[in-house]
Amino acid sequence: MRSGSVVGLESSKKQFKFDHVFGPEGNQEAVFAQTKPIVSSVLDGYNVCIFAYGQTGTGKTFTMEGTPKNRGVNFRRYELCVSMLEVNNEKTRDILVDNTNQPTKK
Ligand SMILES: Nc1ncnc2c1ncn2[C@@H]1O[C@H](COP(=O)(O)OP(=O)(O)OP(=O)(O)O)[C@@H](O)[C@H]1O
Repeated sequence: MRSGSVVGLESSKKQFKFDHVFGPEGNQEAVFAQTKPIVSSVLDGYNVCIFAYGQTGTGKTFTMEGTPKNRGVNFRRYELCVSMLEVNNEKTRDILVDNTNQPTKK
């Protein structure tokens, strides 16, 4: 996850800080658990970007997309559903549908 480098002026050693490191036992659920608060902050009005970075073949696509049986971050995020209905003279109309003749979505 996020890293910041501290380079010692008199040494070639580099230190990196990470918010979290996943071990070999880390799975899709564990990765999502770490990203969940970031995703939730969208609802508080923050702009969020989650991206995978690394050498080819290291699992970026697997982590973000996953497989149908083992979904990654992109598929575990929240799904927001919004509906807007107008109720007028005991008639209900879906105002998100352009065609007014179309029946109300359920
Ligand atoms: N945590 C994991 N568990 C099981 N299989 C994994 C895991 N991570 C990666 N793999 C498998 O390793 C292979 C390479 O992973 P992936 O395609 O996600 O890498 P990538 O970083 O997206 O590569 P590229 O940069 O070339 O697109 C895939 O077959 C993927 O299913």
